[in-house]
Amino acid sequence: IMTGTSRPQRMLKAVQKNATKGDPQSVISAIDYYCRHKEWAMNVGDDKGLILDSVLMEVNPSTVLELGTYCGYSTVRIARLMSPGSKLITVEFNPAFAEVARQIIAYAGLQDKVTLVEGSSGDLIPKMKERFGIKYFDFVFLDHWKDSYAPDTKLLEDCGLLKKGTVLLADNVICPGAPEYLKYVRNSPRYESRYYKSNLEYTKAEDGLEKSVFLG
Ligand SMILES: Nc1ncnc2c1ncn2[C@@H]1O[C@H](Cn2cc(CNC(=O)c3cc([N+](=O)[O-])cc(O)c3O)nn2)[C@@H](O)[C@H]1O
Ligand SMILES: [Mg+2]
Repeated sequence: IMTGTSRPQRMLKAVQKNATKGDPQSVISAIDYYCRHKEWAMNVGDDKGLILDSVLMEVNPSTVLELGTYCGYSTVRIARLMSPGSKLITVEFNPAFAEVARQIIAYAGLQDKVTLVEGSSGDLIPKMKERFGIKYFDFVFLDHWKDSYAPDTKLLEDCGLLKKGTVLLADNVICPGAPEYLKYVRNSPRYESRYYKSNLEYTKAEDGLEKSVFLG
């Protein structure tokens, strides 16, 4: 039998204890403090989070897709910077993680901007237009299984969900690494790619984000 709490549940407790309801920045700080000082977790984190913030603000997207919600840390980071009326759809495969993420997103007061969908990205991407009335995504954050980055990017192209100028931002291209994805976006004439060097969340190890602009 599964007893006790999970890491995501302990992270949620830390948010409820240390953050202020309705204040996204305090939720982000509470998670970063917990994961740096108490228990590591695979959030994009504060170092890479600053790069995510700046790329996101540059794009100022109306529609965002996030693949791999986990506990909702990057969902909160992204949604807190999005303009009124803009929409973030986040896809999460694991129901236990999705349940924690919903509570963290709600604690931050961002539930009106965010639609969390449970299921596999491969199944859900082809349903985005019909189920959510999405024409295109302006911004895509990839942070799910690393070997799903490349196939899911091709799927987004095939489903006509990318337009000229859509920005893809991929986490962990160094650690754990997404070699197939890097090869794809760096060699394809349909993308303009750039690597942002940083650290693996809460550690001194190298990691980075790859920003790829779809050229149409
Ligand atoms: N195809 C998929 N569709 C929907 N959700 C998915 C899919 N693949 C994974 N997920 C979900 O993403 C969440 C988080 N996740 C992310 C990964 C892949 N990311 C990592 O493994 C990772 C690993 C490290 N690390 O090991 O240092 C650091 C990071 O920043 C990472 O993102 N695996 N689960 C999980 O809840 C999982 O159900
Ligand atoms: Mg990651």
